[in-house]
Amino acid sequence: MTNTSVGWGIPIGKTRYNRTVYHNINKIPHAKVAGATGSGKTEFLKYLVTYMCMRYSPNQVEFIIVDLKNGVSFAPFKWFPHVRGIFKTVREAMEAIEAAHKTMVDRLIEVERLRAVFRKEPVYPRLIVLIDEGGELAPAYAITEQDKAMRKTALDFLASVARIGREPRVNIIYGTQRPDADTLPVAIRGQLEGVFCFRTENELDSKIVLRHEGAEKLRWIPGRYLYKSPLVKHDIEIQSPYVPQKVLRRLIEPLIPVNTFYDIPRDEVRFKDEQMDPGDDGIGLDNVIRIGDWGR
Ligand SMILES: Nc1ncnc2c1ncn2[C@@H]1O[C@H](COP(=O)(O)OP(=O)(O)OP(=O)(O)O)[C@@H](O)[C@H]1O
Repeated sequence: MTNTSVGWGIPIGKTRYNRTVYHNINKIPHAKVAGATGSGKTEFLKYLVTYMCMRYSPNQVEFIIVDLKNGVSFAPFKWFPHVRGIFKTVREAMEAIEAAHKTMVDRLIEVERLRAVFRKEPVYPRLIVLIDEGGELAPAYAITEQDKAMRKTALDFLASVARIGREPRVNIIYGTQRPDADTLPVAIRGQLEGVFCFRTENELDSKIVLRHEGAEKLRWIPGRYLYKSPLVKHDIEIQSPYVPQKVLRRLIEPLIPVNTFYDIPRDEVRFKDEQMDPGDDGIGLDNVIRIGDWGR
């Protein structure tokens, strides 16, 4: 189920020495993005989706976006053909995560069937379940028993994807202000090996995310974060990319069908192939995104 022909190094920002750092989503399939309110998590998540939608075709990457801040941040992203849907409530989130889990199981069954008869396996699109403010799924915040059960189910499916999603290429990118035991069960947290830790409220939060202090001392510049991965020896301080609103508009507006004033079911949307052609090299960091100042 591997795909060697496509590069999976995603540029994730620059160091103070202006060096671009890459995160290899093939090697480190699951990640968490954490940090205090206003530290730049959502802008970073939006950048990741934009970058991948421009660089890869929908046959290579698909997204399930769980935007528990009411779908506001990611609203225009529904026009990317890579995006299966944007899910805004706990119930929708549970159903979407269950669907991702089903995709994973179906792929595993198919691969097992093909391997048994020495047949070539298909290269599945990487399916990324991106969750913004995952803390909203915490069972502790449930109002009713039914609500609590839905949250637990969502987290159970997520835990299963975290454990066995690597080979069938179902990935998790989990954004939250504070991934403590209440909001993110340890079984999931331990599998989210890529860590993007923006400035935290305090030392304790830094320890929860990074297993050491330090993120509370980052300069208060939105988009500044510490990157931790099993592939790098030490955490790297990075300034994240972001996609300015007018650039996002330039990229997405051509994808919106003419005369769209209200919600149109995705099935009715038609795209011209060339609109999504990212070119041979995909988009360059410097063409589309901006990196904030390092400050002094
Ligand atoms: N990389 C960046 N460079 C420059 N400005 C940024 C960057 N990232 C975020 N910002 C600015 O900071 C503001 C807050 O960022 P964002 O909404 O991403 O924070 P957040 O961590 O998701 O907060 P919350 O948890 O409250 O949703 C943005 O509206 C934007 O103006």
